Amino acid sequence: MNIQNYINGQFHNPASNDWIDNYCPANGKVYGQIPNSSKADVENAYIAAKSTFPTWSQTTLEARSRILIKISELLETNLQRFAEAESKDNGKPVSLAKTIDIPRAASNFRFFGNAITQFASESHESVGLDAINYTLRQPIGVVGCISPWNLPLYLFTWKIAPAIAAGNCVVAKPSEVTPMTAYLLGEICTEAGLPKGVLNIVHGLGTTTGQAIIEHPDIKAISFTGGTTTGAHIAKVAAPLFKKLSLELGGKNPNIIFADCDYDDMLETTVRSSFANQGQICLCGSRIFVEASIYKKFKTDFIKKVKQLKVGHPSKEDTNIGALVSKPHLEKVMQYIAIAKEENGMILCGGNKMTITGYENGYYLEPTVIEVSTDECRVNQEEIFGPVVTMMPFNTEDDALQIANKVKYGLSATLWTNNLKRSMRMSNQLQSGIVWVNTWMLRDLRTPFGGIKASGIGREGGFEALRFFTEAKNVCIKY
Ligand SMILES: NC(=O)C1=CN([C@@H]2O[C@H](COP(=O)(O)OP(=O)(O)OC[C@H]3O[C@@H](n4cnc5c(N)ncnc54)[C@H](O)[C@@H]3O)[C@@H](O)[C@H]2O)C=CC1
Ligand SMILES: O=C(O)/C=C/C=C(\O)C(=O)O
Repeated sequence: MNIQNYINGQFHNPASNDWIDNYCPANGKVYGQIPNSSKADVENAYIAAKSTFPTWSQTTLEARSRILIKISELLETNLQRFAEAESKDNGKPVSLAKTIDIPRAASNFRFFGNAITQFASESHESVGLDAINYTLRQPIGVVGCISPWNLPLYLFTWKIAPAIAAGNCVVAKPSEVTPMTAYLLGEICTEAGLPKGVLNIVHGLGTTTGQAIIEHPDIKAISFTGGTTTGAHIAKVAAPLFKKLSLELGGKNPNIIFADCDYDDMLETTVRSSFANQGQICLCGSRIFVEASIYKKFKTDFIKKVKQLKVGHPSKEDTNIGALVSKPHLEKVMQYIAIAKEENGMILCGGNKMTITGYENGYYLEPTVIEVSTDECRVNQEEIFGPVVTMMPFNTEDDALQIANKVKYGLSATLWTNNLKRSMRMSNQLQSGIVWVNTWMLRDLRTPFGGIKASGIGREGGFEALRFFTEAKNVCIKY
């Protein structure tokens, strides 16, 4: 199935007629083509967005809210179709897309549809100066949203929904690896009554289409989620153009397990935080640190559970782990398993490519657990972004804290302990934007979301996102 750009409320082929193959990870076959949009397409998208901005930015909050909520409802109505499309494009189990990805995309629209009606700005009474200051929160204009392949519609809409709720018009690019649900979203937006030009979706490679968005002198803000190297490149291009930037980048998140935790809950959640979505979530707890006194028991129990995970075709109900997103990505992840062996890491389970009968060319990999003897090895320091975790024991809280923080990333951390004081002490000291205590990926969309260090700059979520997508203007009135 071929897909098209969605510009000014209509579907278009790319101006240059340049196309890219779209692969189905479950069987490794090309199943369609997508535009590789050029500067000309991005310019068309920009023009559509710019011409709609004066009207959209003045549309009442209630009217904007109604449309966003309608988009959310239509996504829910089309749940099965979107979940199947997401799974086919990405390789994730349909069951996961149906319970996590698409419902969350719908929640993103509903959440920001409601949030914009509650978004308020500050006023400051300048006592003794006979003046009052009030702050306007004005939409920026045309903004760019660029998203990755791991949670395609989920992360695409996590940016688009607050951007349009705040009154901006958007030029958006989903990952070229997983463009399908973004394409389908265009239809839904039209049906929901989103005015033409408010959301424009251009497809294509990062180096062509993405580059044209970040270089565009009049796209005044970029919200990006993806790899740290790409984020650094975007920052370099955008800084001299004085664009607002939100960068949500990679992670190498510690999962720190103390002996006093609720063991069964921890074990079950740790399997999920290691391998959900084939380990392709920037929040996955890819480095497991276990207090020495329970290390042996944990190792036995964890490996037993991991071996029970069923790798299979994404459409099968009993599949826990589907296909990785692409052949190059599978090769990258396998390269890390080879590096682990060179570094004397012990492969406790998995480590091999898998062949699924009937889908021999699909990108399947066994869930892999590597025991490392030092936290400094490459597999413990670099983002693998696949169904691969490392584990090692620690002796004291200080040791755990030190190894947890000794990476260039700082996105999330998980702590398993029933010691309240310890959990508060460690939460204060962990170098990450998010700390989960006795849980993982429990999401409340009002909370600030993002990382520190090489995991990015800025925060998404709740009013933080609405602040990002608006400019604060202070007005001072003397009376
Ligand atoms: N959410 C996350 O934290 C993600 C992390 N990654 C990490 O990054 C590694 C590389 O994966 P990629 O697919 O290559 O991610 P990427 O960072 O290249 O892709 C993310 C998005 O950025 C776009 N992009 C790429 N180059 C661009 C440019 N010059 N200007 C504007 N946009 C550009 C892509 O087209 C895509 O839409 C992964 O192996 C993983 O380690 C990848 C995807 C998501
Ligand atoms: O907002 C969330 O719940 C999750 C976000 C996940 C990513 O940003 C990611 O995996 O890249």
